[in-house]
Amino acid sequence: MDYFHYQDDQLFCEEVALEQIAQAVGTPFYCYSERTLLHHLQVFQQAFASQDSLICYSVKANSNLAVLDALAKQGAGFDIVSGGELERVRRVGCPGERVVFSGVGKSRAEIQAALAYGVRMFNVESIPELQRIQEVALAMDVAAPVTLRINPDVDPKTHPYISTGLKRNKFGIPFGEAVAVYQQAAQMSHVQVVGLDCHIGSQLTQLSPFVDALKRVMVLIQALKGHGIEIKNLDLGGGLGIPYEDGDTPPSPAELAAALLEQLDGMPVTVILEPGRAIVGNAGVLVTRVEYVKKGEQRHFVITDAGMNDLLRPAIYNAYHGVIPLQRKFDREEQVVDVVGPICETGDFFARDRYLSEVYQGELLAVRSAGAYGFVMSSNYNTRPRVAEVLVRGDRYAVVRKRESVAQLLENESLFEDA
Ligand SMILES: Cc1ncc(COP(=O)(O)O)c(C=O)c1O
Ligand SMILES: N[C@@H](CCCC[NH3+])C(=O)O
Repeated sequence: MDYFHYQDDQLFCEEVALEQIAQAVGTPFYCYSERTLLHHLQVFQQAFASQDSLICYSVKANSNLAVLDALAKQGAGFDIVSGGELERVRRVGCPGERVVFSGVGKSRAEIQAALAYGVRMFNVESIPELQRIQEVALAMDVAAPVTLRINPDVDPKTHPYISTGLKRNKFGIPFGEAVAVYQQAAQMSHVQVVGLDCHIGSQLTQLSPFVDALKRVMVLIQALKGHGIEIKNLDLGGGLGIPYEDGDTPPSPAELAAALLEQLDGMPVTVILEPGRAIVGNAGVLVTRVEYVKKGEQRHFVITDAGMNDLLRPAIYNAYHGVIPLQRKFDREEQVVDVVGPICETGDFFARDRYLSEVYQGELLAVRSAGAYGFVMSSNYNTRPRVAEVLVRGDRYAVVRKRESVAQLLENESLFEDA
């Protein structure tokens, strides 16, 4: 469910016409609906309300401070993966007990900063990481709360680039080694085992992989109990998919909760979820202007002022994103077109072989479902400044990240000079 809709054939975000924002802000820009993302958070929170639970929004999906601030104010916790993301959650004042720290490559400095912040737990992915956490905690004379991220070897049935819970993936501790690693952790002087973590991939569109993974880790939890190791926090990761195309019907948060809670059957643990995409994905669009319409020999190209540097997902995952006009016109014919950007790469496209009602130079389009892994994955490729981000709240909007300038982009570069 989102709050983008047509009113008098004009595309609105909540109560603001996107065209109005485009005129004031210029294109391209990302536009997020606060009402949508808060609604999605609330749906998650309510779905898991019958169990002691905490929804830790996965910051990597969209880390804009205004987005985080809105979610934090509604009680979200956060799943972070870097010192930079820790700084973001600090800026929005989220207490440490609502922050979990994931990721396979935590540096010493990041571990130190997270311990100083008092994060709820480190989701640990390897023995060397566990040893490093022990060393840093010892030096700081604090106890580091840890969970082990278990790789359950379950096929999440998603794009291979975003599957994380298979044996061949770099993530997590192999299921068969888990008890031994837990025993090792339990003996460390400055490590405190507080739970278990499992995240198997992103854009999951079926419930069964979630349930299969949970079944496996529940067996492990029982085994650990036998060794005197108690699991208080059970972090089941993120990964719930969203509809990108009409007709996509991924499970809802309520269905996910029902399936997981049924399995758990009242097990006395705090359940943590780390949804990213399901909160923000359909809360955002990328608005872009048509620079040219080019009739090639075989195809018609609609060339936009946004490119793959602004939204990478089609280029790297061949991901589908809907493309719709800001002004709907019913007298136009449908055409098969490629919607492409200005970058010098053939992979620079938003849509291929897509039926779109005819568009003309200067008109505005919205690339849908761009709220997650959109701006955060953008780059300056082709020396293109990163675009603005706008947040809509009811009948108001604010630019919550300014468009970069070329001057800003070049600020940190210099010619070779002897130090
Ligand atoms: C550990 C972890 N947690 C949470 C997420 C968020 O995933 P999603 O945006 O699919 O909910 C990811 C990304 O896949 C992740 O790697
Ligand atoms: N970046 C990916 C998802 C990766 C999830 C992060 N672990 C996407 O756009 O779909």
